[in-house]
Amino acid sequence: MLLTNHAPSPTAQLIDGKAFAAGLVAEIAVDVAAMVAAHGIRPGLAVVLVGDDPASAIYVRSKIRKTEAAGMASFAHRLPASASRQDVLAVIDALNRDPAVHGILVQLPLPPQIDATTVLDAIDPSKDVDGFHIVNAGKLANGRTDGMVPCTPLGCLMLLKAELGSLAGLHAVIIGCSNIVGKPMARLLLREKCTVVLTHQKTQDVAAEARRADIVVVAAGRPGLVRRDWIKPGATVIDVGINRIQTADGPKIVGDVAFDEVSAVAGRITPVPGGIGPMTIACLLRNTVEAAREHIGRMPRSAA
Ligand SMILES: Nc1nc2c(c(=O)[nH]1)N[C@@H](CN(C=O)c1ccc(C(=O)N[C@@H](CCC(=O)O)C(=O)O)cc1)CN2
Repeated sequence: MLLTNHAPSPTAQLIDGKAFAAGLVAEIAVDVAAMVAAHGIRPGLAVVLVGDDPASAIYVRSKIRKTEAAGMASFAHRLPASASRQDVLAVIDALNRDPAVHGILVQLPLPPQIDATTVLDAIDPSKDVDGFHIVNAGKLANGRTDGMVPCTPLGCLMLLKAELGSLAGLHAVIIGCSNIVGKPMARLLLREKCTVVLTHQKTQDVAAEARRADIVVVAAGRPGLVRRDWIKPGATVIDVGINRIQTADGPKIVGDVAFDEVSAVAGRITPVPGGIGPMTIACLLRNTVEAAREHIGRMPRSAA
């Protein structure tokens, strides 16, 4: 069940990412069981966590739990916040060589003394289930479909296609141009033949850009940034933001979209929590199964 009438909003239908992700994970578990039965190979995901960022620790625990629940193998590597770049590179080198590991993920952000680009580019691109390696980013930028695609934008795209069908010809505005979400999202929507506007901190009038959009994807890291008057009536709004704020009722997680007012004008909207977050982890499992499938494809016929 993907669409739910959402009581507080007179118009917008809620896009239930949590339910969609649960369905995806159930399908992945079936694929995993089939792979084990046919080839004796269990997809394996290695997660590398450096330091003690509390949110990262929660996400890593959730990734490990869901990986194992889908019948896959998980390998956790935890390094102290004082770890050096060489320490992290040594772990990645070992994981690159380990045949039981089909996917490697380095949880971001890394501590300030470690350059993320160097670390991400040390991962074997065929095991880069986050899709952040420059080879995979380059493939996506060139419209190639044979690379790994970053999990959050992939999750957004899956929901958009499930909701809207063909996206061809639609006007899409992306707010925030990070390497993790904004840029790969723009490339994926371009591949779907959307007209894409990618906004950033120096964009002169982001609200005016957003008002033209059939699809608005927001990944700015600013709670409540997108207001009712930014949205064309009936537009689809995808909120990627995850912000922890304090309210009179205690701590709360909110997105980058002022949900109550925007859902009164949008046609469809993702909630936070329960929207894109769960899709990120489901797509990580999906990418790991795909990496294992590719690995089987490269094995000599007698072994596969
Ligand atoms: N190596 C990576 N690092 C980071 C990524 C990533 O894709 N790869 N993305 C984010 C964090 N992230 C996954 O790592 C992530 C964030 C949020 C959720 C999620 O399910 N959120 C829930 C709410 C969770 C809560 O209560 O705290 C939701 O939205 O419903 C999943 C994954 C940065 N780092």
